[in-house]
Amino acid sequence: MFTPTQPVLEVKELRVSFRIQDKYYAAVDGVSLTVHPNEVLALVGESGCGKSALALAIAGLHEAGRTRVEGSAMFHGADLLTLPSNELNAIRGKHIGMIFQDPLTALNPLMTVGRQIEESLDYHTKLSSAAKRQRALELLGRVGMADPKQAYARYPHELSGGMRQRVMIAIAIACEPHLLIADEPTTALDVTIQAQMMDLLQELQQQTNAGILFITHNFGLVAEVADRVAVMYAGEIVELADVHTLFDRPLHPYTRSLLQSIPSLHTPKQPLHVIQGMVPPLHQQSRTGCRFQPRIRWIADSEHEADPALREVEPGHWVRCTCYRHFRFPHEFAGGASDGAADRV
Ligand SMILES: Nc1ncnc2c1ncn2[C@@H]1O[C@H](COP(=O)(O)OP(=O)(O)OP(=O)(O)O)[C@@H](O)[C@H]1O
Repeated sequence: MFTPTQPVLEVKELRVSFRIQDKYYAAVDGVSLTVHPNEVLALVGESGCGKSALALAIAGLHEAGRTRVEGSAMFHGADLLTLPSNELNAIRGKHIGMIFQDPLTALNPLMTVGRQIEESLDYHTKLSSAAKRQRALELLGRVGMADPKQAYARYPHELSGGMRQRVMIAIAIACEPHLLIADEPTTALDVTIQAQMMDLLQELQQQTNAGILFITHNFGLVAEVADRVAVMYAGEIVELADVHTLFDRPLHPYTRSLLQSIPSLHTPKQPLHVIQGMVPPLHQQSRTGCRFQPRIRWIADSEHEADPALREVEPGHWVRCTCYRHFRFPHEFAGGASDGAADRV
């Protein structure tokens, strides 16, 4: 079933719309992306840009009735968006592991964490009871629980947020999945543990050749673990490139602003030239033209495309809308001095 050269996940024209009063609004609006075996694709963007809506759609976890999911998400020949729930359940948890932001809602409050890890093994493996217990203890050790036996017998509410997050990671990797969807997997953890967890995910990746869709706000982690980066704004991907290109030659104004918002140790006390504003609420988002236009009003309207497409401007480097060619931060105009960034293309 699994061929290493094929993408492990191929999402095409994914649209996720939520019903607000009587209308549907797309939080993910025509996103296409692929994740290859042994690859970490990072998905970044401000709060509200649609990252979690995308992850939940791929995992088939949206509430039916209030959410409409269109497009396709191929996982080794099967479209996850149309699979019957019994087939999806058989894949999810075994071949697809998921780690979400909020472990309390993902874990069962009435079951010890050891049993919860065993339950995922129950469903997806034929291990004996003793072997499952052994595997659960081993996983609790691998995710950094100081006393796996003690942790095994705890209920989720008896653990700290960081420990619950580690339990969720243990469940996600229990069956050595081929695809891991990790939505802010380390946000609740302190910095040292974050690094340990990322090491653990990378170790798992080396063992199993898994592809990882890694959703995060943390550009430090992106630089450390990602192979490619997709930048999302208002439901669309606005830039996609390998991690080195994205950090060295960001093109889209939004990407440049996100990268500018990381304080640098090398140039302390410099003002951070970030673009003001935020992702508008769904019902206020413009569905035509460049969605970033309202936040860069100083760029002439004529510099934007009427119907911006994501275009490959150099091999493997994709950008949406021509406005990036004309973009400068206001301070670059004001002083007459440009760092050249806007002239790169
Ligand atoms: N169940 C829902 N019903 C209505 N609107 C929703 C629902 N879930 C998310 N939204 C809206 O969809 C948009 C995208 O939300 P989403 O949670 O995917 O963003 P995000 O990029 O993951 O943000 P964060 O980084 O804060 O998790 C937001 O405007 C959000 O308010």
